[in-house]
Amino acid sequence: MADIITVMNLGWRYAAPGGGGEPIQGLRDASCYVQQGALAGVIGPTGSGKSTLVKALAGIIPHCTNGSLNGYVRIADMNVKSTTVSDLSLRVGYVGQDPRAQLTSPTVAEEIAFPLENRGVEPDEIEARVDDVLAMLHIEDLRERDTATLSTGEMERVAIGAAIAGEPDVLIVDEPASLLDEEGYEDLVNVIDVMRRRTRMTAVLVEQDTRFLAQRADAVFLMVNGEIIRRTTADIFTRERSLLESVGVIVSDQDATPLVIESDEPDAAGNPAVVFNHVHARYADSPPSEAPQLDDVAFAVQQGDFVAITGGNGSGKSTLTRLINAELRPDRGQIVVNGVDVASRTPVQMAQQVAVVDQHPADMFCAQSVREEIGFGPRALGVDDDEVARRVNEMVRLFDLYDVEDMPAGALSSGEQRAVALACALVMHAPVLVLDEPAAGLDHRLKSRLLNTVARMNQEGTTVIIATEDADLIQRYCSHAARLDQGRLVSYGRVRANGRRFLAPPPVQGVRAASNGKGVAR
Ligand SMILES: Nc1ncnc2c1ncn2[C@@H]1O[C@H](COP(=O)(O)OP(=O)(O)OP(=O)(O)O)[C@@H](O)[C@H]1O
Ligand SMILES: Nc1ncnc2c1ncn2[C@@H]1O[C@H](COP(=O)(O)OP(=O)(O)OP(=O)(O)O)[C@@H](O)[C@H]1O
Repeated sequence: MADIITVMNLGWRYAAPGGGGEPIQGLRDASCYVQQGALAGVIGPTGSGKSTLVKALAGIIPHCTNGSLNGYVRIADMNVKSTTVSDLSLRVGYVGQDPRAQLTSPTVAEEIAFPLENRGVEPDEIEARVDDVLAMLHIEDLRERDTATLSTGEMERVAIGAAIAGEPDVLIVDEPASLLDEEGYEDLVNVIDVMRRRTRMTAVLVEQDTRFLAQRADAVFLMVNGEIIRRTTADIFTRERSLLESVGVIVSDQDATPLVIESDEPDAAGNPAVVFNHVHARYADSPPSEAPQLDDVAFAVQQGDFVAITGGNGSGKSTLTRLINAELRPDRGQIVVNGVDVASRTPVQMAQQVAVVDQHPADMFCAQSVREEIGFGPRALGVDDDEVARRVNEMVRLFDLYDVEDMPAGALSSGEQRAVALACALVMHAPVLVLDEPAAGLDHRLKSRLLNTVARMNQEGTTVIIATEDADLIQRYCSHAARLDQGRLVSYGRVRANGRRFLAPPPVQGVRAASNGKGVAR
């Protein structure tokens, strides 16, 4: 079968951020081929060049990014460098790691119709194809929604819908598993199967979670440090497991054990850190005819608990986390943090009590370098310079940010940006830590470092609330879980540990020892 993608001796250097300093190597001498109709996977640790490679396939590199290119990429008969982005977009459907950046139309239906209009498809056929795409991705109910007001997973589904609507020759999706819930991922897999049968579409997926690629990929490219170090098949997941683990790629061949949440009697004598008291929330632009985004949510997180907020895409997880630091106000009910009614506080006032990392870390960056970014919060709270420097050093070591500590955080890979955002929260030493999908897009090594550190802080007394759909993570680390479904709390209680135990690292010298006594460490 003919190759549809040819990458030949491709090198890419990002222009130095801000115009000064050395350019940053994104790719070195990368070569690979993908046959028409194949499913190819790109894997590798955080910052290894995966996104850079697929951006070069979609033409974002070199057309929309500053830097210098060697070698070439061909898609079918087109040389990417000499083809315009708009011509490429007719043949290549691309979904990057931040779907928000891609959605430009006012409504979901218009977003999906746009590539069809570009191809000059007749209006009646556009209607039918939009309906088909919405049905394949099970997002018919989002049809008339404003694209800017969707949850992150909903945005990802719409971006995938827009990418496939025009029946591209090649579909590229960068880390879908980090944003889609299980059903959403199944829908994506199904769409890829249908399109491969219908039009012999080729699919390229960048993934940290390799479960699907291990079962189905025809070609696998392993990247390390900007190079493709293996061009192989799904055999790599059995034959070269130790190599993959040594570079930080998760090799998981079993499905996660289903999460069991045991119903708990409310602890009347407990010492609550965060109380959700019959909370209702509705976004200002949500029509009154629709159900509220949070509907009578009531539970209490005790001090020292490690709580997961779980549920599918759009169930209200991020909305709930945004209430804790007053970023969002409930329209009814009350949130109490360490005895203080959040209604009486601003987000800035809440910063001493609660450190929050949301799903879009890049939004919060404002400093010139990673070091300044991490030190910004403690400095604003009046922590002295020596202590700020000590804490920043600890975070740089923890997340292995030595190579990028002097770069602006905005110029890092998505996983590196997430690591910086998490460092900015951990460095605050707040009594309550709230993390929205913290491990999404981190490689195996960074994910376990992060979670082991958070578990250690939890043993030292920090209350942790983490929005995630990762059942394995919840069973390993969390003491309790709250499950949301369409804005309603459907269960809250202890997590059954399924016999797995988290091995806690020894407490850091001079820091208060474990005090919650709840057996959170599993
Ligand atoms: N600004 C907004 N205006 C109107 N509706 C919104 C807004 N933001 C979110 N929603 C809706 O609120 C609901 C809950 O969204 P939320 O982001 O809390 O879900 P989530 O569980 O975090 O989802 P995901 O897993 O996709 O991140 C969704 O139906 C979403 O479409
Ligand atoms: N816009 C940019 N400007 C400068 N350097 C960049 C830019 N984007 C990425 N880089 C650098 O290029 C390297 C590769 O980044 P890339 O985003 O391709 O990695 P990745 O493997 O996709 O990582 P992740 O899993 O974290 O998404 C990283 O070291 C990163 O810091």
